[in-house]
Parts: sequence; C-alpha cells; structure tokens
Amino acid sequence: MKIDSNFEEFESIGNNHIGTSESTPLRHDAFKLSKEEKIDIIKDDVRHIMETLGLDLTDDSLKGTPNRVAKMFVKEIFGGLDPDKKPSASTFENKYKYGEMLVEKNITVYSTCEHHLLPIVGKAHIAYISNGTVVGLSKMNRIVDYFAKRPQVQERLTIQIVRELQEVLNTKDVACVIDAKHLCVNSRGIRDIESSTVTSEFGGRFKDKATRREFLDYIKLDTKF
Ligand SMILES: Nc1nc2c(ncn2[C@@H]2O[C@H](COP(=O)(O)OP(=O)(O)OP(=O)(O)O)[C@@H](O)[C@H]2O)c(=O)[nH]1
Ligand SMILES: [Zn+2]
Repeated sequence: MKIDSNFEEFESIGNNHIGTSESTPLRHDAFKLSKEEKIDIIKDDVRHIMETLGLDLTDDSLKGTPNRVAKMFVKEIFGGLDPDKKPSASTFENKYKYGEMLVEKNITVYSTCEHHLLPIVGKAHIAYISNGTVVGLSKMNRIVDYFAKRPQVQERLTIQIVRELQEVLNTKDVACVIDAKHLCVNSRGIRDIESSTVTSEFGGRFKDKATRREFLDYIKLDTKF
C-alpha cells in the first residue's frame, strides 16, 4: 500500500496544542494505516536503501534487517507518535500537604534527532510544586519516555514534557531541564564527542529567580551519560 506523499497538510498531536511549534508536526493521515501496514511499507523502504548502498540482502546477517528496522521504528523508537501510548497519569490528592517542590532527577532520555535520525541520549530533570494534586513518581519517567520516542529536537521535547505535566497536575508550576548528547554532533559532522546540549522550560513560579535557583541547585548538572 502506498501513502500519498504529496499531502502537505499537517496536524499535531501531543498536548493538544494543535498547530503550535511545540507539537510534533504530523500529516493529517498519520493514523490511517495500521502498525502492520506501516511496518510492511518501511521494510521495503529500508531494503531499498540497503540495496542502493550495494549490500547483499541474501546474506544471513543482513536479510532480517529491513524487517527489524521497520518494527523498531514503528513499535519502539517512534512508538511515542501513537497517542494511545500516552501514559495514563493517575493523580492523587496531596494529602501530606507537602508544599515544597518535588524534583525527579536523572530520568534517562533516549530519543532520536529528527534532522539525522541519530540518537539523543541524556538525562531529564523535572520539578513541580503541587497545587493540591500529586502524580506517581514513575509517571514522570513515563511521560519523558513517551515524548522522547518521537523524532525530536531537544527544545520541543523539553516543552512537551512540561505542557503535559502542567495539564496532568493542573498547575503552571512545572519545570524541566534536559542535558543530552546528540550523536549527530558527537559521532559525525563536527564530531565533538564532549559537547552536550542543555535545554530548559520554567513554568509558573519556576520563572522566579529563587525557585529556579533551588531547582537548579538540586540537580547540579553533573550529568553522567
Ligand atoms: N536546535 C536543534 N538543533 C539540532 C538538534 N539536533 C540536531 N540539531 C542540529 O540541526 C542542524 C542541522 O543542520 P544542517 O546544516 O541542515 O545539517 P548538516 O549539514 O548535517 O549539519 P552538520 O551537523 O553541521 O554537518 C545541525 O546543526 C544539528 O546539530 C536539536 O535537538 N535542536
Ligand atoms: Zn541530528
């Protein structure tokens, strides 16, 4: 089955911020094909790339690669394009009356740079101040993982995580810092293996200098990848 590659209309998913730069640009027909149909098409495309490179796909080690890559794209590294995979973030009443910020730090980020389709590997650090609602700790890791499993730029990933938590927690008081290595910078192109990229989004009270400082002191960006 072929998809209409001339279609130029885009729709957005993610945090329902349709058409804003913080949402992932998607074709209007992004969910018309089933996962299995997508895998079949991508498998042929990967085979074509490999054959064009001159590789012999009858070789034992190579023959399974097109199917393996197609499955990996659809079900794993780009699995976060599927809105059904968005983690359900059950919230609870803040019955402890905990009024300080809560920081979940060193959340592992595995994402994919949308310019080169190479890995982005790093750590995300999240903070929020409860407005009467709290969320299970692991839900923050799951939200990071969901948005990371898309073709991404780090700026958008950072904002998407914050917007989602703001919605779930019903407060603007959410912040996220990501420190990550981009293999497109580290392993090719300029080949700078030491550099990493830091992005941040500070919502609500985290725009205040002192609150922001407290969060940054907790995380002390000594990220080890
Ligand atoms: N802002 C931003 N840029 C990114 C991200 N990931 C990769 N890039 C950059 O996207 C740019 C793409 O630039 P191009 O000049 O079109 O691509 P290129 O010729 O492969 O560039 P080089 O990487 O410099 O060889 C590069 O500078 C990448 O480093 C990201 O998450 N955010
Ligand atoms: Zn890149």
